[in-house]
Amino acid sequence: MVVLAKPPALEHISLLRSPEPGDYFEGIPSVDLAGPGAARAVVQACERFGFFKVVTHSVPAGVVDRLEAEAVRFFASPRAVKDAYGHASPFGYGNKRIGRNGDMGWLEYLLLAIDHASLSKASPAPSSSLRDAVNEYVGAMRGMATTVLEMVAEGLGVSPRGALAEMVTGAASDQLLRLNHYPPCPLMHDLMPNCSPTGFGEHTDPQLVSILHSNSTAGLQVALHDGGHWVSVPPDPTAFFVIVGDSLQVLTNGRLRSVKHRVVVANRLKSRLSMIYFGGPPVEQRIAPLRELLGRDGEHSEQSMYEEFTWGDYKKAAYRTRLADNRLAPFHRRQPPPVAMPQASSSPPSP
Ligand SMILES: C=C1C[C@]23C[C@@]1(O)CC[C@H]2[C@@]12CC[C@H](O)[C@@](C)(C(=O)O1)[C@H]2[C@@H]3C(=O)O
Ligand SMILES: O=C(O)CCC(=O)C(=O)O
Ligand SMILES: [Fe+2]
Repeated sequence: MVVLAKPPALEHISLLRSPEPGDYFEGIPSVDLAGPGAARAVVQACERFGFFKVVTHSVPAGVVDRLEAEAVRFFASPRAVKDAYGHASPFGYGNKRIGRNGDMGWLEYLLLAIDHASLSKASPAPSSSLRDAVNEYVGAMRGMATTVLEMVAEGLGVSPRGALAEMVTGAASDQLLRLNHYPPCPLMHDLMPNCSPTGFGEHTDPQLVSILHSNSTAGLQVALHDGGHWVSVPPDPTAFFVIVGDSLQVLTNGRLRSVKHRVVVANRLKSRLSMIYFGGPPVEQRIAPLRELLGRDGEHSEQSMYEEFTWGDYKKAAYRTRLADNRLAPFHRRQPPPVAMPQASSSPPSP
């Protein structure tokens, strides 16, 4: 019997079944954010998939291309140069290790903190041109996050329309930008053609929304809410993908659900490059279902499905978990809170 060993560099990285060429899922909703009925389409897509594609947006191609070129340049620099911006704890350059709790993936990345509208001093920028490109890109992503969250509010009948958007764009909001580079792994594909390294293991994003852009190399997969099957997302460098995060799930009392996603490194020759903006609220922000979504439901008032917490509480707990953990589980209410009963009256009921 021949036992095939993984190449040493892959020893701690789990393998996934390589997607077949026909595995692309064609059912991912596309939304034109400027089109008629956009708010309803956004809510429907978020309810059904927790994920959708933004087409015909107003982000200039130059803004995306500039940051992509800066990212390519940075990832092509010598390892010692990149390590000078490491070890992603919490911000900076990271290689294979994701987070602090033992997760590994076949990627390298830059994780950057954003203060209000620009790169934070907590994230050293490898160059001033990368800093400029990040600031320009983040400006465009904040605009798109605002539009998406205003549409979620509008589609759900929440007012003011900016109630959700201001959580991610206010001065104290907690935003991140992540540049991920997944190099190809030809040796692995030669050894085990049906298996591919995990690029980024399955997880949900903790924030309200994430906005993802990638080059034309496939790899992103999402788990369908309906049945949990993993499907491959056809890449589209002209579009953006919106991912519902855990916090938006709680704010909508589970009406919108965060989506599990992961990356598989299946292309034998081409790198995947992705850029993801994460829109999180201020640390002190209370994360609890919006009042309008706890309205009266027939005779019974709808109860929150979650214990109350702040984004700071959630982040602290989340960053102690492994990627694949269900980070919301500890915050699920086990018992509905006591319902205020009408006062018992000693007088007979009136006719
Ligand atoms: C394993 C981890 C990496 C992560 C922090 C965590 O402990 C659990 C959540 C992970 C995640 C997923 C979405 C984003 O990529 C990220 C930056 C985030 O906010 O939560 C990562 C965290 C990370 O890479 O540090
Ligand atoms: O790189 C990708 O395409 C997805 C990465 C991701 O999900 C993340 O960084 O949270
Ligand atoms: Fe993610």
